[in-house]
Amino acid sequence: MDIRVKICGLSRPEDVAAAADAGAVYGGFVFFPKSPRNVSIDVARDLAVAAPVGLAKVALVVNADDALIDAITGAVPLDMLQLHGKESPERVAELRARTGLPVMKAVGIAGPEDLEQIAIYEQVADQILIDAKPPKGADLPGGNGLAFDWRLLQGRKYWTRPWMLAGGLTPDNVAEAVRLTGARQVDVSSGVESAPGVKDLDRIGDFVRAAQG
Ligand SMILES: O=C(O)c1ccccc1N[C@@H]1O[C@H](COP(=O)(O)O)[C@@H](O)[C@H]1O
Repeated sequence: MDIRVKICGLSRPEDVAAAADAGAVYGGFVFFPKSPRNVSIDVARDLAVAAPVGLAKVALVVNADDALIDAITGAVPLDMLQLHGKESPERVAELRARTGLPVMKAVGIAGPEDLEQIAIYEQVADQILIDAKPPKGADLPGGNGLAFDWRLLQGRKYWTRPWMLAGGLTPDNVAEAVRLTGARQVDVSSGVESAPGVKDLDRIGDFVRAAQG
């Protein structure tokens, strides 16, 4: 099946190579100091410059201010911005205009009421990332290895933008997640790691194969 995969939290050249070799379409760099996957702008630039054509480079930021956005986009060749904080629809539109990059807005899901946010952010974002809502008080708004009830997406109304499924996906459950939700794009971070922030190159390959059936 033609499922597009994003591997997030790449921090070493071998991570980028493993993602690209496995057939991932997107590679994510995390710019969030609290994350075990946080990379400096210098590291991200080197990884992005060396990334093979065909791997779209995504910068993940959380409630970033203009100075950080400008510093990242000025140094790192990017294909997309992933906004994973509490950015308002106005801020999403502003960053899209400011950077000239396509923007993917993360929406956290815990129950059916959260799905309403998707229609709101679809007005301003190029893609929607549908992730599990983090537990109260969590340090990270994503990358927690937590899944939501995928059946919530089964009764969905028509959405106009491309969307990506995330949250607690692993090589073992991604095929079932795709089957239940009808997702055509999936994103993983902690599910392909041997320890927080350390990508497991074999699991990256396992994940892409499992996602694509
Ligand atoms: O990966 C992180 O460290 C991270 C930090 C802050 C916000 C989002 C983060 N990751 C994104 O979260 C989801 C789900 O991750 P997981 O597979 O459950 O670990 C994914 O979209 C990552 O891009």
